[in-house]
Amino acid sequence: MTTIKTKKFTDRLFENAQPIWEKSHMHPFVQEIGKGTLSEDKFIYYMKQDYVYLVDYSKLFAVGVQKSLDLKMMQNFSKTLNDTIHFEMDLHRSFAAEFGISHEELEATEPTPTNLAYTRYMLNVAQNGSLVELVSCLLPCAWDYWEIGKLLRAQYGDQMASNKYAKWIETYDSEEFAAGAKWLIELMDQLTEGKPERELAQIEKHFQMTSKYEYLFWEMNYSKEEWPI
Ligand SMILES: Cc1ncc(C[n+]2csc(CCO)c2C)c(N)n1
Repeated sequence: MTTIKTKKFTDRLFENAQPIWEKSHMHPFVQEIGKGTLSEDKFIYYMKQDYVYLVDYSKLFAVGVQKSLDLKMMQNFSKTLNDTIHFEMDLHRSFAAEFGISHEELEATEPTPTNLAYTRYMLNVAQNGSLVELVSCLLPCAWDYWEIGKLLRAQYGDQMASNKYAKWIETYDSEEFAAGAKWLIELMDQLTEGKPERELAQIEKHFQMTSKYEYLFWEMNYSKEEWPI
């Protein structure tokens, strides 16, 4: 008997996002983290912007708690919220301490135009859209960082001992982050089962849009974007 493997909705999301994700993977900011050659001023800029990004991104998990369909889902959203504000942001706090930047300074960072547009897009969908639309905004961030962690380890794993950003790569290539991304992938497949194409297309639109914002975030860090006035 032959078994036919049906394509999951997340396979479609993954395949259609590849042109955008590949641009992120090849971006000099990402590649230079991998090689350890990224200038410290760009990395500090990123840590500060990402810190305030994560404050808003975490609120999406809180909305996820509110919109959960059962207790297990609620536990998963609240665990990820907790992990992000404690463990993931500890990475930023410890890198900042290394570079002489306090928690207060991190927290007082004013988000740049790209950062603000990205988080406002997601928060708007989270607050006015359905649970699955919320998940479609969360997913590219978690999934593509996991992809980037694996990619940089594969490309530059042998140079890790001398890479000052090794802790960053190790964090996103870790089992914990893989588990978080896998949970969101499964949740997306579960929530889209049997949904009509009209709804799937809307979900894919958010997925593509937040993937594009992920790319723009790398670009923003590399050019150290500022408000013009
Ligand atoms: C701009 C930006 N995008 C994605 C991440 C990565 N990230 C944010 S929360 C989380 C855990 C979700 O399960 C992960 C992997 C980041 N730090 N900054």
